[in-house]
Amino acid sequence: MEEVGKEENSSHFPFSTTQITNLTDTFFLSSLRFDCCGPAFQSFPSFLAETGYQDVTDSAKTPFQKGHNTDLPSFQYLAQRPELFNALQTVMTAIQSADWMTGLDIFDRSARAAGTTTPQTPIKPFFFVDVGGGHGHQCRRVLEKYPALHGRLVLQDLPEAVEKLAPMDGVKVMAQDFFQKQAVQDAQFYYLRRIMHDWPDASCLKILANLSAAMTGDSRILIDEVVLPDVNVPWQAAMTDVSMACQLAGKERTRAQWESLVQQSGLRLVQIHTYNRLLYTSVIVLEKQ
Ligand SMILES: C[S@@+](CC[C@H](N)C(=O)[O-])C[C@H]1O[C@@H](n2cnc3c(N)ncnc32)[C@H](O)[C@@H]1O
Repeated sequence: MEEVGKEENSSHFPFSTTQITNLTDTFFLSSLRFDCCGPAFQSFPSFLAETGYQDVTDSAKTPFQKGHNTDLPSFQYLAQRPELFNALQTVMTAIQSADWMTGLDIFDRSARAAGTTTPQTPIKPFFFVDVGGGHGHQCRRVLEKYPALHGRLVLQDLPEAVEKLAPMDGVKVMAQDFFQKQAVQDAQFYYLRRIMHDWPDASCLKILANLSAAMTGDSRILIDEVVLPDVNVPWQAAMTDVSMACQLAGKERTRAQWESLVQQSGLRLVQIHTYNRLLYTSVIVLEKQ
């Protein structure tokens, strides 16, 4: 496995508020923090006491369910509450970033090559599928950098996230549950940003299995997340780790935890491209064995 990390900068952390610069986004961030995350955090101490201070590993049994008095897994609960779900999507859109593409040669080379084909004569039917891509902000960033990919991108998310979106020029928008069979077969890249840290390992393996079944030999999965060292993690990552456990039974993963997860998935780890060495934000590239 090759390790690449060319970019070193101190730009934002995924869940920092440094990109929340206007009042509308501030309102949505507050709503997300107070109305969505707040009840879960308030229940966290009693939840831990009741469960014997164990790791939170079941998406349907977290402080979120206790705080919101529901049996529904968090995303199902949010999807039924447009004001909270919209707050989540608005905050995710506000903290979009194109940093991950910088120095990722495997993506750059393929994007340039795909840009020389047409939708009628493609190398692959679709170049880039943003799996769980929210309102499409990352697809927009890819198109900004590679305009020739117009028409070759797909945005997928839950129906509640995408069905009322305005059409996106150059991007096919579709409802897709990533726990179900993947509708787009044989794409060049399946991109997952801040998806895996929302889920415990067993759920991540199901997501990867569905993508693996859709891939051919030169398809790749790109996981855009933090890849932490065993010690001395940035405080932001530690806070996100606690937050993911509390809301979703998710977690931030160390390099060893990613390697173990990928090994269990049956996929091959091709490369870890660390694009921010202070925050450990990285793209993990996977292919079929
Ligand atoms: C933390 S957000 C990340 C959004 C986006 N990838 C980003 O980085 O900004 C998680 C996303 O996963 C979506 N999601 C949750 N469960 C899903 C499922 N079963 N199938 C597809 N998308 C799902 C949510 O609607 C949300 O847009």
